[in-house]
Amino acid sequence: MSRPVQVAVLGGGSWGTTVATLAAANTPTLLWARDENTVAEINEQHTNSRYLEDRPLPESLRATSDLREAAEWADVLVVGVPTQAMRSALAEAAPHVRPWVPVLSLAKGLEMGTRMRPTEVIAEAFPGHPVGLLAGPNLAREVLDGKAAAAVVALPDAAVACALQPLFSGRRFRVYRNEDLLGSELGGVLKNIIAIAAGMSEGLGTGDNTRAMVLTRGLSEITRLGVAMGAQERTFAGLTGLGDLMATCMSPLSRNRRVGEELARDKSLEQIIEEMNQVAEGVKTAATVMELAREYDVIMPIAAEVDAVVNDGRHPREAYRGLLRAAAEHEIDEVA
Ligand SMILES: NC(=O)C1=CN([C@@H]2O[C@H](COP(=O)(O)OP(=O)(O)OC[C@H]3O[C@@H](n4cnc5c(N)ncnc54)[C@H](O)[C@@H]3O)[C@@H](O)[C@H]2O)C=CC1
Ligand SMILES: O=C(CO)COP(=O)(O)O
Repeated sequence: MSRPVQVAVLGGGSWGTTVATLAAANTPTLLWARDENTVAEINEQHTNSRYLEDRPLPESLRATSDLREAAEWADVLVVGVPTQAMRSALAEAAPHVRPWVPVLSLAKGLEMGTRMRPTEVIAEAFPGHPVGLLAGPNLAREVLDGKAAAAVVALPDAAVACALQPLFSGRRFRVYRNEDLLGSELGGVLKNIIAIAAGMSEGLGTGDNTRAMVLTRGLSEITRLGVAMGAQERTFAGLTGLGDLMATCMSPLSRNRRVGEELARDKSLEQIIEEMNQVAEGVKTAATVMELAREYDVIMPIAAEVDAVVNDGRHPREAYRGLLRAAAEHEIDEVA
């Protein structure tokens, strides 16, 4: 009799732990975290209080601080470390992962310097492996609390995606699939920049109309860049596009939105990051997105203002004034 599929998740932060919890309900799952105290707490008390307060984790979920053990154990590998830390963790894990193992990314940033998407970084570390991602509107705390949500396994090979879907699905967690990996990944990356802008509007005390404007025009920017880079336009109307954009721009649980909100309330970026003690991928991705916008000759006024706030010290109030001064072109022609 064949044994069940073993899932290894790298990254013991809020989302890595939550995805490991989803998988542990279906199949044996091992979570790698670099912090030994976190590992001991997950194994002995079944909580990860640093990232997820006192939410209970399943007793069947085992954690390890031994990266090699997790790598050797994996029939399916899930990468939940933040984008900028991914390359070094993967270099250490790769020699111990079996050749055919599918690798799924959870990350929503772009690597600084190389401008690579997380799945491109993974494909470089794991040549020949099926590589994809699990993404969607998935605020970790809500998923762990069992509030209904949906995600997408995006992978060019539909047969592999079909095999992976049930590993993460639950009664209140629906997992769809999509072969447009590029579009699905860019949706998650780019919404973080727009969420910072949405947070800024929140912090400035603007209204729901403003929020809707930022979200809708933000979706136009995301779609324009994504399509120019070769993604399918309709992917951006799906869970990894509009869906994730809505959740992140609207929820007080979003770290990216919180960054924008606190910047608008005159807190420094350094202080916000220090106090948050969690990753807000949009901060380090904004400049790279603007490099891509220039390379692909795509107009991204909201992303440009966010980049100016995050990297050049412009005040959010000024950024909003800048946006309102920009010429309003034809709404739809601009997107094509
Ligand atoms: N939290 C959420 O609701 C969601 C997060 N994501 C994405 O998942 C990725 C991970 O995010 P979170 O788990 O939320 O982050 P987090 O800030 O909660 O935790 C990050 C984890 O990565 C670890 N880490 C940091 N640097 C590392 C290194 N050099 N080597 C090994 N481990 C390292 C930290 O120790 C921590 O365990 C991000 O790209 C994020 O955008 C995606 C969907 C939902
Ligand atoms: O990606 C997320 C929800 O899908 C989480 O967003 P934040 O990283 O802004 O918290």
